[in-house]
Formats: sequence, structure tokens, C-alpha cells
Amino acid sequence: MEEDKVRGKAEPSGWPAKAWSLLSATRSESPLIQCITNFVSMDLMANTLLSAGASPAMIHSADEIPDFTPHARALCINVGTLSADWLPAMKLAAQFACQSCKPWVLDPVAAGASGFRLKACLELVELKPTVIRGNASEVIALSKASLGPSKGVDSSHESTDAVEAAKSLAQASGAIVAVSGAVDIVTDGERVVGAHNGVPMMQRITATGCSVTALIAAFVAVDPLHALEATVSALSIFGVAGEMGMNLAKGPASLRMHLIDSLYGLDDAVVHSRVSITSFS
Ligand SMILES: Nc1ncnc2c1ncn2[C@@H]1O[C@H](COP(=O)(O)OP(=O)(O)OP(=O)(O)O)[C@@H](O)[C@H]1O
Ligand SMILES: Cc1ncsc1CCO
Ligand SMILES: [Mg+2]
Repeated sequence: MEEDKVRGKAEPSGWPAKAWSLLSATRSESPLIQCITNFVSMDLMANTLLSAGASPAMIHSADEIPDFTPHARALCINVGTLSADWLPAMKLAAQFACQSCKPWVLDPVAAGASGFRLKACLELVELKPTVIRGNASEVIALSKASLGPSKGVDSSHESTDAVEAAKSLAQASGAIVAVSGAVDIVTDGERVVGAHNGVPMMQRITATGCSVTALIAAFVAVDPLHALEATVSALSIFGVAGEMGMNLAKGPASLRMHLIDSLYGLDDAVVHSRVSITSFS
């Protein structure tokens, strides 16, 4: 049955407890997350991290990276408004994160949109991100490392179309790979886990994908030894915040506000009743 294929195997699930423990740890530890991100997403990303209890720092100058990056608990790199002068700082920060054994997360925005961007993303993948999170078109483009048809920053594929591409990318890179969409898919190259939360209206707010990538960085910061679990939990929690926010929203602009408020207010009971994560393999 198609529904079985999409939702994955039912399982007795400890996922809600795992997701709640990671959100609680983020709130209590307030991990410092360095973000080198695009101009569009800076505000929503910082506010997403703050509402989850983390501490964002949007610091991108190469002059500051040697002093600052080793003190961050995790690093988030997003190539959304990439230009040649930003790329060296991104690479330097990734190198400092690796040297200081800190997790770092890559968001390969519109990876297939140009040769320059694809090459930059491939160079960043060489620097061993802990997690790569993109939409289906981005993960397919990066996995194939080819310039296939692309709509730009929005996806023209379903996340479920990208499972094999995500597994290959995970195996080739050593990263956990996450594909956002109606079902968020997360893989280490062997296991495949899906988060079924969220609402379609989240695609109508720019930078929700960028922001959930930063939330992944915060969850991986508090549980670096379980990056797959942290990644799928962050995607599910962000989706639950979207579901709760949608109950109050009238459209994308008010959903943006209510999503942030809902993320801030999530409690144990809501997380346990709403988190929907299943294993596909
Ligand atoms: N059809 C859908 N139903 C439910 N949730 C969705 C749907 N599509 C996307 N989402 C959720 O919206 C968020 C953003 O995912 P999306 O795939 O749109 O990222 P993106 O394309 O990288 O976005 P952006 O580039 O604007 O940051 C994720 O949390 C994802 O789970
Ligand atoms: C719209 C847009 N363009 C470059 S980055 C960005 C934010 C969503 O990825
Ligand atoms: Mg994106």
C-alpha cells in the first residue's frame, strides 16, 4: 500500500522521549551555535535558535573565526547567498570546527543552480560536515554532483524521491544526510528514518529550511554522538511547532510568528502526543 511505503514501518517508539530530551537539553544548556548563513535567513534562523533555548551567533568574518569558532558548540554553514568572498571563511570555520571536534552542519541551498555553487558545496562536503540538510532537489544535485534541472532555492522533487541519493551522499561523505519535505528523511547511508510532522504552509515562509538546519546544529551540539537521532528529532520538533502554529495562523506571515511562539512553548505533553518518527529500514 502506498501509505505504508510513505510512512515507513510502525514501531514501538521511543522517539518522542528522545526528541523531548534533546529539546530540554537545548533549553537547559543553551549551546552557542555559530551560523554563517544567507542574508535572507539570518533573522528567522537566529530567532528559531533563541526560541528553542540555544544561543545564536551570526559571525562570518574570517578575521574572527580562529578566536570564535573553537568556542561554539556547533557550526551551521548555509550557502544561500554565496559569493566568492564568503567561501574562504566558510571553509576556515569548517576546518576550525573539525579541529576542535565540534559538529558542523551544511545547508547546500540551491546546490545545482550553478557550477560555482555546486563546486563550493562539494568542497565544503570534503571538509566533513556532521550533517547535510537540504531539500530533495538540493540533495539529488549534490549526490549526482551534476547540473541537472533545478528551480533554484525551492524543491521540484518530493523528499521520498531522494532516498537513494541521500544514502549515496551519506556513504560518500560520511555525513548524516537529511532531506526535508512532506516527510523529512534522515539517513546515515544504512538506516533511513522519517519525520512526519510539519504543515505544507511552512514552504510558503522563506528560510524555514535554513532555520531547521540551525536547529539540527543545536540538537547535534547537545548530543554529538547521536547525530542521526538529533537530526530527525530537530526536524520533528520544528514540524510540531509548525503544526501548533498553524492552529493560530491566518497565512504565511502569521505562521512565521506563531511557529516561533509554539517552538518556545512546546511542552512534554505536546511533544509526546505529536512527534511522529518512523524507521524505513
Ligand atoms: N509538504 C510539507 N508538509 C509538511 N511540512 C513540510 C512540507 N514541505 C516542507 N515542510 C517542512 O518545512 C520546512 C522547510 O522545508 P523545505 O523542504 O521547504 O526547505 P527548503 O526548501 O530548504 O526551504 P528554504 O530554502 O526556504 O529554507 C521543514 O521543516 C519541512 O519539514
Ligand atoms: C530565497 C533565497 N535565496 C537565496 S537564499 C534564500 C533563502 C531560502 O533558502
Ligand atoms: Mg533551503
